[in-house]
Amino acid sequence: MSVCVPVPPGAEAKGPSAFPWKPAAATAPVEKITARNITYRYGATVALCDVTMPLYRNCVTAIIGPSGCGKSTLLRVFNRIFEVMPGQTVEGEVIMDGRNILARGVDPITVRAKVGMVFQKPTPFPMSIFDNVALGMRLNEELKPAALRARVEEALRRAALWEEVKDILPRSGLSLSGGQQQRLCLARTIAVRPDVILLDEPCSALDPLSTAKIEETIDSLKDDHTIAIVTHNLQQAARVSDYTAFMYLGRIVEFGQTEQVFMHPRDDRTQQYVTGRFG
Ligand SMILES: Nc1ncnc2c1ncn2[C@@H]1O[C@H](COP(=O)(O)OP(=O)(O)OP(=O)(O)O)[C@@H](O)[C@H]1O
Repeated sequence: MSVCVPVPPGAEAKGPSAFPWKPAAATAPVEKITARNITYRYGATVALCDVTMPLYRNCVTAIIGPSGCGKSTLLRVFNRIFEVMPGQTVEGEVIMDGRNILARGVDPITVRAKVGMVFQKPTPFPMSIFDNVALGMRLNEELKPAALRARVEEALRRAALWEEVKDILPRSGLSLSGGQQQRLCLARTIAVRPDVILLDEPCSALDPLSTAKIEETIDSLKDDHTIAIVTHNLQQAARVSDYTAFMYLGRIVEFGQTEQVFMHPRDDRTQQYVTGRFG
């Protein structure tokens, strides 16, 4: 059951602000995955400095902040993808369901099956639309063909792409438009049923219609998933998120419910950033 109160019909775009505020959560949020005291270095560059931040179960958390403040690095720590890049070091813990997923002995492949990630640039594989979505399930599960087809359809429906591709499933994923490719990548991530979905500027290259579809998808996904989204689009952060973290120079300056962070920021830097007066 979701711990975040959904936006009631008609509650959007109220007041003089363009931001559609969600009401406060009715019950205390539950931490699904939490970064604890994370310090992350690219060689001599300290990209994250003692960062502690939860992602709450069945909530969307937006991570905002100026370029280079460490947003993408933090997202990559949450699914341990940094391990594929040499010369980088991490201190601290990421606790998911009571376990430190950064610990030695924890299989990073298993982590990435539970914590899926969609990158800024759509990255479909050079294979059919169907196979793009089916690949992860074929690697991780032994499904009969009918069950596999059903799961592919379900993932494409949830990514709001099914109607557009149901008659062209054998066609290459690379033949789709940028917005469709991004939703294909989202379907690919959803298909393996991760607990947590990390989105790194998923709409930065998309037109408003594709962006709206992705945002609707994010909203529907949080019934079953915990979601974090990095975005430079403050209105998008306000539209889709329940919680917002404002980062600056590798630190979390402010973290709280989205309405509080945007409307009643505690820190002057947050205030300047969300009102477009930063720097
Ligand atoms: N592969 C890398 N090697 C060295 N330094 C890096 C690398 N990737 C990121 N950095 C540095 O780490 C810091 C944080 O980068 P990161 O990409 O996490 O920031 P960001 O907030 O996501 O930026 P943007 O909004 O521009 O995408 C920056 O100073 C950046 O230059």
